[in-house]
Amino acid sequence: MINILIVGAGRGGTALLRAFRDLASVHVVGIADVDPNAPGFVLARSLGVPTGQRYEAFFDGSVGTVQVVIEATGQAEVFKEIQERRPKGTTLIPGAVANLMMRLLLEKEELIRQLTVSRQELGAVLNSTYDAMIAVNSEGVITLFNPAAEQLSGKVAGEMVGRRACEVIPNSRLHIVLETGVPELNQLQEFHATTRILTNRVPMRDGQGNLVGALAVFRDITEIQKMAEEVTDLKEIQLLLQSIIHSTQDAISVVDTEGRGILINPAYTRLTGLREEEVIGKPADVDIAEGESMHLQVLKTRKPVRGVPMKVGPYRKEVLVNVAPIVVDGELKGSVGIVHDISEIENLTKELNQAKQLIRKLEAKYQFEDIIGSSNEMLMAIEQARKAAETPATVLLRGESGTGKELFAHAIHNASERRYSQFIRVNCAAISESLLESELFGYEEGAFTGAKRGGKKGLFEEASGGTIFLDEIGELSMSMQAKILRVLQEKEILRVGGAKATPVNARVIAATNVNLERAIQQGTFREDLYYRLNVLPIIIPPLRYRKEDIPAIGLRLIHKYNQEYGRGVEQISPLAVGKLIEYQWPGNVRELENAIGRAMINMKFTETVMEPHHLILYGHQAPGSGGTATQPVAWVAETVEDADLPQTGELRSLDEVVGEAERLYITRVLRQTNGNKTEAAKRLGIAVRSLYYKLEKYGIQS
Ligand SMILES: Nc1ncnc2c1ncn2[C@@H]1O[C@H](COP(=O)(O)OP(=O)(O)OP(=O)(O)O)[C@@H](O)[C@H]1O
Repeated sequence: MINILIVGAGRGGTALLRAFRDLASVHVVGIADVDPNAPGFVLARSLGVPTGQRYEAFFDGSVGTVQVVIEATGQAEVFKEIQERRPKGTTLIPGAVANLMMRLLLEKEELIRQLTVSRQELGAVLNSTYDAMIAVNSEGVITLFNPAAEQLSGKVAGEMVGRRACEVIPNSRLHIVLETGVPELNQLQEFHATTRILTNRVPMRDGQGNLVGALAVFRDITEIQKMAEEVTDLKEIQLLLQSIIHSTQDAISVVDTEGRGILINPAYTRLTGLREEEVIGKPADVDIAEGESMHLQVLKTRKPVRGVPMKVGPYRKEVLVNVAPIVVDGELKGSVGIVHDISEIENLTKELNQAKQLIRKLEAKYQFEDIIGSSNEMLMAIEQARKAAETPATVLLRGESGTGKELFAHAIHNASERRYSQFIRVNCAAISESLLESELFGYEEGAFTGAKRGGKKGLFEEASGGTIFLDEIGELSMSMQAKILRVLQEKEILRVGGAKATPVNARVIAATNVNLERAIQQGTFREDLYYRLNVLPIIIPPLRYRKEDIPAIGLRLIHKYNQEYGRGVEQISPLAVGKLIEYQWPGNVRELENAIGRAMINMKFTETVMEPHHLILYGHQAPGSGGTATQPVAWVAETVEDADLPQTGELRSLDEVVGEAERLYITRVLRQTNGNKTEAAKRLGIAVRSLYYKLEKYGIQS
């Protein structure tokens, strides 16, 4: 602080006094002038600065030791006088110089003030920032080590400032930045394995570009990274929820605590016809159906409401509504409603039932109208079958292979009360005995290796309420016959591996081409089962006994194949009809079917009338017989030709020769039956199972 005396209270002195008032480094001890009316006196008095008419009065030290005297009168004689009389050690300067000094001082003080403020601000920033900061000067000596740096490094600023960074914190790399002058930006650093640090190191330069130090800023981004990951997770969850809400078929609506709509999904709009602009932000005072909004009820009671049936939307669709309060940390936040459209389910159930019925219908695809025949024998069989359809009794269909037994079974089922339930056909000859048992009666879990978990229903159970068609029943083994008898008697089945009987209500239609009476005599068919089956026997005569049916069946078949093959055959010529009637039809209607089918393939596209040369018949023609045969004709086909046999010179064993003959003959019969094994077995007089065995033995492809 400099003690100043201003001499001269005129304009110059007054201006200095006013300026010095604001300078901290200057103390004005007084102002003196010979003129007591000068304006400086007035200002001095208002500022409390001592005044005097003569300057000498201030040199006695009463108001402080004067160090500098400013001569502000601008009079040379006054300057000279003061120069002579001033005490030793005081400095005398003219007013003009003082003015300049005053300006410089003012500027300096302002700069200092600003610097102080900046320093304080910087200090506050450095102390409060979470970023650790370390600075070094051009010597590499630490000049700044803020509290965050202390926390991160575990070192105290007092011990660090003043020491060389390369010695105490070499991994700060500040000495390297200082050396190279190249900044190192956004460097990732692992710290204590758990902390991730992002570092920026920059060189510091003065106004001239000289390197004056370096600064390192370390930012702990562990938390930020965690938060970023959490935000990413949250975003994913949000997107997931959004897509669930948007894609679900259930209509969703959410309201806030006031009952104002805050969310609906597209299904809601589809179901209710209400769009977002009609719902979002709008009060839910009326519900999508009539009455008070269920959202409001739930907000009032805070209790969920479940499964309320309603009819909503322009189409009055049947829905079930569930509404629940949304409570977060014990606080009610709103309510969410889910509207489940059950009209769809009802429609689907209906469609499913229709489809099921259709499938069942398809399973039993023929009706009585599909049975062609006006012969007395056929009319009688149809009449019996129609009657049988009206009762639940067991039916036994008897007739040679291909006579239409299965056709009759379908027709009976479809004309019976059971027509909307299952029709299941089982070919008793085609399946091995053990498999047949589990197929027919089902099995319990663990009944045998490979048994399904939870067991399996048998066909009798499947057909419960419907019809089970046991084809080729004459081929059953004695033990299976006993089991079938039990079902017919007790109306219950025992699953394989099971101990408890299950009641079944399946109507049995059995079919056979075996002479059961002879089989009983031979001991291969149970008499008691025969009586159980023979409640309503229907005998379907072979085609050769009802040749008058041939033209009508032939035409029906032509019609069928026209549709299948896209042909336009219209009739069978009288000569061709004659050829058909002449033939004995050992394979019955099935063989006729094949013959007509083959003939149509032989016909040109332009031909519309079937002629004899189109018909290729494999079996024997009944010599000379043109009409109806009255006696059953044994239809054993050709014998092995002599030429087929190996020559004796080849010295083959009898077994080999017999085997070869067997192979040839089976192949030929199969060709005649168009690969129909049941029919082939019949012609060969062996069981179908034996035929399968022989086919395998001789490697015959069928
Ligand atoms: N009267 C008929 N009218 C029209 N088509 C018939 C007639 N009889 C049989 N068919 C047809 O002949 C073919 C053989 O009939 P189906 O399979 O019912 O005979 P099947 O006696 O059960 O033979 P198999 O004993 O070999 O099982 C079937 O395509 C059937 O539609």
